[in-house]
Amino acid sequence: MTPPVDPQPAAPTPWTAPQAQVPLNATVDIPGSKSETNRALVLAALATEPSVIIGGLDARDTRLMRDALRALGVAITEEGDRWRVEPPAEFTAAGWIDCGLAGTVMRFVPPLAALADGPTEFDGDAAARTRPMAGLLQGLQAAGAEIEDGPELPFTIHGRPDLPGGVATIDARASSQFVSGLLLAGARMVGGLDLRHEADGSVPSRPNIDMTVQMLRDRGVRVDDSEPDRWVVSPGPISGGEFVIEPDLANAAPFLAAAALTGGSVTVPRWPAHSNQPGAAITDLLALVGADVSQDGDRLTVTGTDTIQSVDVDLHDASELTPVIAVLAAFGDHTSHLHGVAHIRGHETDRLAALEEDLNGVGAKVDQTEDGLTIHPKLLRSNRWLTYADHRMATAGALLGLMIDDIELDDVDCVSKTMPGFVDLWNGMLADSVAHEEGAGQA
Ligand SMILES: O=C(O)C1=C[C@@H](OP(=O)(O)O)[C@@H](O)[C@H](O)C1
Ligand SMILES: C=C(OP(=O)(O)O)C(=O)O
Repeated sequence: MTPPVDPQPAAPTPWTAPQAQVPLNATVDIPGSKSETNRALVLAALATEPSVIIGGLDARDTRLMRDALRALGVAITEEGDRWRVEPPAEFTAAGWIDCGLAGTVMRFVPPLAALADGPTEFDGDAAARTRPMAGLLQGLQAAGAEIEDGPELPFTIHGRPDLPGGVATIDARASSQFVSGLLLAGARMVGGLDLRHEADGSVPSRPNIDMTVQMLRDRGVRVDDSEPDRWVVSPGPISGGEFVIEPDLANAAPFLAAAALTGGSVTVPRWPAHSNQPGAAITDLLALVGADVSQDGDRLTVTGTDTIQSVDVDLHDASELTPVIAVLAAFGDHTSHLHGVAHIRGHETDRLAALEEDLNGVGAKVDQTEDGLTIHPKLLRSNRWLTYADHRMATAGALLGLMIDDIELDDVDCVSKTMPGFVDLWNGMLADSVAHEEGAGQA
């Protein structure tokens, strides 16, 4: 089947990040988690009965996921923030699936296509074609799928509803999503899946794998993860039900970091008591830079002090937070070292190169190391901030712009990947802070 011709990319939307005129004082309601939403959709598609997903994230990555699942025969009806998902008895081969730049689509949907009777071709944005896929395809082949082309996008999966499964040994150093994608579909394979990671180095973003395992167990699937680097999923039915999605804690990070940076205070409601989102680590990281972090029921508040302390941190498990932490480090009192994140060279863009380039452009002195960044804070100045189609580069640029005049992002629209309402939320946070200051002045 011929893929639809990719439309001309829309003209980039430049955006000058607003400076904070007063210390921040605001409450920001953060939309649902991308990682949980796309797992909930995939599991609902694999289930034996309908599901309702409440509070799912409505953004490009989750729209691409919904479109992909519909192409495989899943019925999804959206009524406000309640999405009803009706799984088909068997997936239909989809013809062609657009992954955009979404790691969760390119790594979680091919295992579903491997259960369909026929071929499905996968492709995505130009930048998606450089993202690593080999570990996932290695696992699917071991489970019995036939794959044409690859090892990056584009490739075609020739599926079969009686996919054998069994033992699959992969190298998942490049992305935890290889493990998650295979585990999500494992219970639907005839023999289940005995997945092993074998390589000279560890799997990044472990909390995301814990999230996968927990969400499978919540739906009645047996998963044994008692041995390191081995996950055994028993074959069996996946149940449906009603599932509520947590706010996206990685997307909360720039808002909370804004409080730390401006010496203000930002509250995020609905903060989960326990979460497998790697973004949950933002509270410990902000405490490390010297901010005060407190929780009142489910309301999490970060209050900044007058310095940002330098850090020496391993972000292997929470690499999504690297751009925000790198920007904070550029304001630190000494040199900071971020490490454990070699794999983020394969994220939406090469994030180590992008952060080095952009932060040096505003006057910091930043060097890439083999697995991270060394950041020497300097007096910063205005400059263009290139986003490289990466939502986290955009939100990190906005954070920097709170403190430096005239930081112009070349294209802010890339936030639509996981937070299309970002600019409104950011401006709202600033406007509420000004209103609070004026109210305090009059009292
Ligand atoms: O499974 C997931 O939902 C994710 C896993 C992580 O990917 P990597 O393991 O490739 O870092 C994370 O960075 C990404 O934003 C979301
Ligand atoms: C790495 C990320 O995304 P993806 O799900 O596309 O891998 C991210 O959101 O930081």
